Amino acid sequence: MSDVRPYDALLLLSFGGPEGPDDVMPFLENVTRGRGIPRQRLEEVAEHYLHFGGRSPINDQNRALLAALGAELRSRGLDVPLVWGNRNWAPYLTDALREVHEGGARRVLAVLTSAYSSYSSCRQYREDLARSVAELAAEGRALAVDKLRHYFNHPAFVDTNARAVLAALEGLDEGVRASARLVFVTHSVPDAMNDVSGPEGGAYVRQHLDVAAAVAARVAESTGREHAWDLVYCSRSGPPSQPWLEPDVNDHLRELAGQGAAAVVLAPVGFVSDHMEVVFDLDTEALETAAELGLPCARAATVGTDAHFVAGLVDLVEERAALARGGSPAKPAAGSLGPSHEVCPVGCCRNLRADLPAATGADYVPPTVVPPTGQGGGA
Ligand SMILES: CC1=C(CCC(=O)O)c2cc3nc(cc4[nH]c(cc5[nH]c(cc1n2)c(C)c5CCC(=O)O)c(CCC(=O)O)c4C)C(CCC(=O)O)=C3C
Ligand SMILES: [Fe+2]
Repeated sequence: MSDVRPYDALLLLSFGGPEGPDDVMPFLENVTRGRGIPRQRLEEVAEHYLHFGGRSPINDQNRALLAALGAELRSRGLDVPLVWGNRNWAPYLTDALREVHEGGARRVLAVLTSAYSSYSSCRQYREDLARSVAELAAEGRALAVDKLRHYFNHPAFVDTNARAVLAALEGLDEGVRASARLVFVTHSVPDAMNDVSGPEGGAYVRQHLDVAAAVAARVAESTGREHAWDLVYCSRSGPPSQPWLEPDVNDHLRELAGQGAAAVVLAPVGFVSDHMEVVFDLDTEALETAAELGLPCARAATVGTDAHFVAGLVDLVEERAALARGGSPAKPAAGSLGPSHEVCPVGCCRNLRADLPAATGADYVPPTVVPPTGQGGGA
């Protein structure tokens, strides 16, 4: 029987993106406040957005995911309220949480549009959750928030990515298909951020390597052929003096072409939908690099609103709810790392700039809720 108790609302928590040219600079300022991103990089990234009319694809992707999640929930007889809130652009997280609180919710389960550990992909969302919960507490609204475990190695995420790679291989000419290389791509982060990611450090890269290996193994099972693969990075930012994860996808394509590679599938396993990084850094820039090199290249789809992936997210919601009720549900995991934690251990994905409260952590202390004015006997 389907059940999400004790949760009385679900939150789709995402990054946010601009919806038109006038939004671009204010959005970039929201994202980069206090982060020391060089002005030149910001202007460059603004150009990427303006190239697409100042509109990021991410919000429409989230609207579609919200609809797909809602349909899957209803098909299981779950009529729990579902809201969407972002860290960096409207609809904002605090407003989304206030909305479900007004509807009567007191215990919310968050589904992040980010599958991996790291400060940028996990703890920063947890800090924002803690800040929003504190803002609402100051308004007299009590809300408790939990999150799903990291789903990078959930079988539905891995299988959906594997099917996408198989479909991309089908799109290559038969003559080069069998020897095509798989190039798994994710967002670069500073080396220092990877070094402190997860409870023991290095989780960001380790998790991606695990997914890449698991996807490559499923592809090999299906085609009967081993395809050589690598994990590479896109969207490097920060000052040039700061080391970030490498190689860059464009450099890697040049390297492969130099080695005489026949063809490539680009598999953006680091992204859950076609973000700006995918439509610009991969579909625009990397595909152009490949074309210049004469290297046949097909981009695999992101999981997006794939029905199997969406069902997997709802399975994870039911799993998390069962745990919260004190049960011991099965926790399926592909790859070799095993299922990840749902309550982040102390120091997990440490913030290297400041020590801020982060929700859904073992050391998180919920804020005191201010009694609403006009109540409490006029004290
Ligand atoms: C790991 C990771 C994810 C994946 C996890 C997740 O999905 O959250 C992610 C997602 C995203 N990043 C995005 C956009 C941006 N990220 C930036 C900057 C940065 N990202 C970083 C890391 C990540 N970012 C880092 C270490 C920085 C440097 C500044 C800092 O330390 O924070 C900048 C500033 C300009 C620049 O520096 O490039 C922008 C505009 C969008 C929206 C895209 C759209 O509009 O479709 C999404 C989904
Ligand atoms: Fe980013």
